[in-house]
Amino acid sequence: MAELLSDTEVDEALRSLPHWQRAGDSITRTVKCPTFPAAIALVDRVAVAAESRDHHPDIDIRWRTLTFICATHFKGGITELDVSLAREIDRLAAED
Ligand SMILES: C[C@H](O)[C@H](O)[C@H]1CNC2=NC(N)=NC(=O)C2=N1
Repeated sequence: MAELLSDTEVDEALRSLPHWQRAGDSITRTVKCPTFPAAIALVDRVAVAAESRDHHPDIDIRWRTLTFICATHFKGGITELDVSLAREIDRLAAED
C-alpha cells in the first residue's frame, strides 16, 4: 500500500525528476507541446498509462501548455505512486 513520503524522500525523488517541482501536497510539471492536437495526443497517452496503473494526474490544458499535478488523493499527499507516474509522464512527453 502506498505510504506518504517524507519531505526528505520527496526532495530526493525530485532530484531525479528535474522537470517537476513540489506544490504543497502534490508534485507538478508543465509540458509545452508544438500544437494543440499534440497536447491532446499526449494527454491521451498519459490517460492510458494512468488508467493502467489506476493512478491519475490532474491535468490542466491551456492551448499547447499542459500542467500535470500528481498527488495520492486517498492519502492526502505524495506517495511513490506519484513519483512513478511522474517518471512515466516524462517518458511519454519525451516521445514528442
Ligand atoms: C477506486 C480507485 O482505485 C481510486 O479512486 C483511485 C483512482 N485514481 C487515483 N488517482 C490518484 N491520483 N489518487 C487516488 O487516490 C486515486 N484513487
